[in-house]
Amino acid sequence: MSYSFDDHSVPPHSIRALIVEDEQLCLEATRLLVGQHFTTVDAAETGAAAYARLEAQAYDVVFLDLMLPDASGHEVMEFVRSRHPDTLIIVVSGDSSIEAAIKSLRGGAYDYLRKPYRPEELIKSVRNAVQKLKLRHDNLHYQHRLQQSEQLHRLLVNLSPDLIYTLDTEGRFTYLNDSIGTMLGYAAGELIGQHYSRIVHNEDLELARYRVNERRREGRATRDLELRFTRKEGTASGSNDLPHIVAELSSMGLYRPRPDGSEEFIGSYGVARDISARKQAEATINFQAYHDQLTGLPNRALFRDRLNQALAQAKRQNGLLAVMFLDMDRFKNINDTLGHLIGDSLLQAVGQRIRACLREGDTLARVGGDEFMLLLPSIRARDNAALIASKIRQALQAPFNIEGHELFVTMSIGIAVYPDDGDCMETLTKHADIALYHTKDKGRDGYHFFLHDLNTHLNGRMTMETDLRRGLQREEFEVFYQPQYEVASRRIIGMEALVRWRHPERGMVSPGEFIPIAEDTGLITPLSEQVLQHVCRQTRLWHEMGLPRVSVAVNLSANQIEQPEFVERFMATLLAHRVPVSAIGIEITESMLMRDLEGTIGKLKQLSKLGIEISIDDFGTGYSSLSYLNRLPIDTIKIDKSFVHDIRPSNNGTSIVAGIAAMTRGLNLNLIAEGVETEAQFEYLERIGCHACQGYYLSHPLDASTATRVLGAQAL
Ligand SMILES: Nc1nc2c(ncn2[C@@H]2O[C@@H]3COP(=O)(O)O[C@H]4[C@@H](O)[C@H](n5cnc6c(=O)[nH]c(N)nc65)O[C@@H]4COP(=O)(O)O[C@H]3[C@H]2O)c(=O)[nH]1
Repeated sequence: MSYSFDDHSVPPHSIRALIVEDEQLCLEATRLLVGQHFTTVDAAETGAAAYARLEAQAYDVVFLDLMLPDASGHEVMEFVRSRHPDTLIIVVSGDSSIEAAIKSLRGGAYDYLRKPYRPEELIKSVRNAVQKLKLRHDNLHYQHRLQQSEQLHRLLVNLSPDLIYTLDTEGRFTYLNDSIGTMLGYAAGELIGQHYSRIVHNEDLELARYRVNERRREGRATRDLELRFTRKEGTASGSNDLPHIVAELSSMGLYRPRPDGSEEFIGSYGVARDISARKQAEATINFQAYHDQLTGLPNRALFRDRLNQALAQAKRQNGLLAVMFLDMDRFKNINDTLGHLIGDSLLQAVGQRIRACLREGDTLARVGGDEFMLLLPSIRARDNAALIASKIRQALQAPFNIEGHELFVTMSIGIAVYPDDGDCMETLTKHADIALYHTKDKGRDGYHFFLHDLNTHLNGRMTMETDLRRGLQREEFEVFYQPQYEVASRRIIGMEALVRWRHPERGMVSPGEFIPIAEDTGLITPLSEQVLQHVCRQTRLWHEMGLPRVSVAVNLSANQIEQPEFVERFMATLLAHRVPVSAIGIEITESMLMRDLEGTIGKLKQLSKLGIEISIDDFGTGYSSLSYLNRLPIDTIKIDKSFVHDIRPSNNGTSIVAGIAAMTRGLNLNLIAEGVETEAQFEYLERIGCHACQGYYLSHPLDASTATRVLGAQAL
């Protein structure tokens, strides 16, 4: 729509007059008398001249003599009336009859003057005419301005992005601005006369009642009411193509004053603003504030909120609820070795698998790197929580395939139950955390409920962590060596390096107590480096002393082998101490292989190619999948001491040990039996053709100087 705001479109006030008079004297007198009141004064002495003038232009006032030589004044008057109906005609006539005056006035004359007129008469008539013209002009001018102003208001109303409407007393639309089209896809005409409920979302009808067709005014009128309007079927709008929009509505009643001073309700007026985009942005921000971006699961803040609500409900209903802490075992290593992208994908996949084990009302939140929290808001018994924990562990058993990596995940889980283990959020969370630490302590991959004496245990664990750090700095760790004997010759053919901690207050601490904590805290890497350095230094010394060359096997931990550049650093330490590769072996466990089979196989192959001997420790206790044995560069299998302890002389070659011995022979691998404690065990192993033995029966782990002496004795 185009519109001109130019006020000058109203014509300026210029007044033109035409004197139609055949008597020269009279004409000049009239011109003289009226001249000052008009901008232009023209004259015509005949009817023909008058027609010509009137054809050419319009005059505001015509002074008309009725007696013209060539035409009747009435005819001229007729002509003026038909061409220029707004022109004022002042008849100046010699006819003094009343009839002539009446005829002229009926014919449309503005005034009638009899000749000879008195000058004052003429001037008075002219003044009146000019006044009338001015009034008419002003009137036109105001009308024009009013039109302009109405146009302007209509334009503003239609340009408004808000929906503006009026309703009649029954709630039917009487006016809608153009925004109805962009907002809901209707043309205003389609809705005029329709009830407002036609556009209100079904679920919001109750809310809309009395509000859309508001009767109240001012302070009590409806302000910023949020409700949904439904779009016309088949119309979508822009980025948000939902079938409805969210609008913020303000409305009020419209009243008309009655003559008696009271007011009559005539309908309502409302403005509705589309706030769908804002609502969507708010929803996104809200989601982000309460959800973990990576997994889309609730975050800690939302978890706390849900836990508080669930606690309030459990208290009201005397119910039970469970809080679980779930921690992915050794996730840090996956992240460090395979990179964050794979770590992230794994977290997402793990989150999905756990979620699939749960019910709608349960809340699974991601609260840290590899930490999840689970809220079971209503359980019937403690056992239910155990059931869910088992279900989760089971669901995680199948490997995850992330970008070609087959990854095995286990979880350590701690459980606290309301009301037994705490009656507020803080206590329950803390106790679930303590139970989690207990699970980790017990070798991870499992779940435990909170028990009250776990508290003291946890404190012990924390002290241990601080002590470990200090111990590493002060080099409080030593390496003991347990000899491995060839069964046939009973000669030492190797040593296993076993770390010991000479704790300043507690004395000698065994690795079973601190290795799991070192692994959890990442301290296993510096610790393993110190152990390898000790071993290399000692081996070098033995070589320099000319003692028999036996291979020393060091235990690896999964975290250690998963470190980037593990192979390079391992070899660099050997090189730095000038120790040949044949002098150092490594022991790995089956469970380590299950973490990242492909990655571990790759690194082991590298080490094997470089000449490092590889033994599988604790064989038979883990997954015992023979399928991977062919793929691994293994030299030796170490049969776990639990099988050795089961040996009974009556077994006579039918024991598991005998089976494993036969298998290793078939695969052409060395076999070492661990934990040999008795002569009977030793003899049995000898009978079934076991190659080598290690155990208290032959020797306990020895400190470095004793091991040196024992080796020296063998040299003799
Ligand atoms: N009952 C019985 N036990 C026997 C007998 N002979 C030896 N042992 C014990 O059995 C464990 C054998 O080591 P492992 O299975 O590799 O098990 C080791 C190994 O997994 C780990 N470990 C020890 N040193 C290191 C190390 O430097 N690095 C890493 N990552 N782990 C280590 O700690 C575990 C425990 O080590 P230790 O307490 O030294 O316990 C040693 C050893 O003292 C026996 O006849 N009977």
